Amino acid sequence: MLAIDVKDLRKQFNVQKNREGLSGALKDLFKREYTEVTAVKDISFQIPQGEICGYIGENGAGKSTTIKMLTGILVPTAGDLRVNGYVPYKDREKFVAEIGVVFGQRSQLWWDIGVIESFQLLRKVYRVSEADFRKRLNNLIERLDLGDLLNRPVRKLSLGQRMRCELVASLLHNPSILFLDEPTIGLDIIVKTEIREFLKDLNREEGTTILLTTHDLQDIEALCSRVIMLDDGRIIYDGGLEDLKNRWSKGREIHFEFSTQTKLATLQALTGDLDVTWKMDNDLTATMWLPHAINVSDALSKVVGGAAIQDIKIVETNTDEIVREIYRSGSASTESEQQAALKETTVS
Ligand SMILES: Nc1ncnc2c1ncn2[C@@H]1O[C@H](COP(=O)(O)OP(=O)(O)OP(=O)(O)O)[C@@H](O)[C@H]1O
Repeated sequence: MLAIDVKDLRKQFNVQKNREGLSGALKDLFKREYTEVTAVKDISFQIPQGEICGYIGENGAGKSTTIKMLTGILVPTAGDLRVNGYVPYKDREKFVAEIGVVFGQRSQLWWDIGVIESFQLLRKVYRVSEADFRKRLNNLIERLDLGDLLNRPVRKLSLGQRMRCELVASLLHNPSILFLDEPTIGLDIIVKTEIREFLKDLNREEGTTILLTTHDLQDIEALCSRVIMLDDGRIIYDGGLEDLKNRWSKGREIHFEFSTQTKLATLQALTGDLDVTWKMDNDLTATMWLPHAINVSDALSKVVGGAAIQDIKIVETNTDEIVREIYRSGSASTESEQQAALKETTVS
């Protein structure tokens, strides 16, 4: 059985329009006007059990709306969805026992009571036996290093401490699917790394399926074998992150450090027959940009004979830049793929 199966899923909101000025406000009192916002536009995807899938997109792309439909909080306007075989908004009671949810911007813990008391309340909500609860809690406490925090009120916890508690709260009933909406937002790099490691172990040891939305692409790089990219409510990419990088990255940079002063003209002359671009940072350091079509070793061999190289560093295009570029263009198809598709439509 698939963990998540979504077909032509759509969500529209009716948003009330506010007319301008006093007369507008009076008119609104008697006759309200609405506009339709389509947050999710007929998307389809399937996630097998045990996968960690990243769900990314710019602000307002429709990520949270999708997660809310998948967790039964929102009812879709159209389309089919099944999570572990259940229709989330219909089979809510049975369904919630199988999923865990963490919304990074909202808490599921009670603010004024001790963390352990929140956990106890959740144990009752999910009807977990005391023995199972203790076993699972002890395991989670140890893995997330929460021992000292259990008796503190949630409002006294730091963001990183609270987020670790949120994760425990979402896993107390041993769900097979975990939905994480921005679980690392606002956290420092140490807590982010701890959370990523914890999620990786959870997935490996217990086979938990994870759907993760995030604006931090390092979460995706650290955790996800697959990424679904959303733009204005539509899926524009569904596949591996490496594949996306290979298709979109146009080239690499080689950073050179020289032991003697070197001139831009000298470097340009050395690589004159190659389609590379040079930039001098100062007299002793320069950067060469080369497209994928040119071998790094070919480019290096041209420079080695004519300049006193002290050190080099090869830098692949960074994922943030690639993804930013895709968001900007609104399509994950490369320029050549778009041109080929355009040719095909013109011919047919
Ligand atoms: N309850 C609602 N009523 C009206 N419009 C909504 C509602 N919830 C979301 N929207 C709209 O739907 C669109 C998608 O919003 P959504 O929160 O799903 O995006 P997102 O990708 O999660 O964005 P972010 O990264 O900023 O959290 C936006 O245009 C948003 O204004």
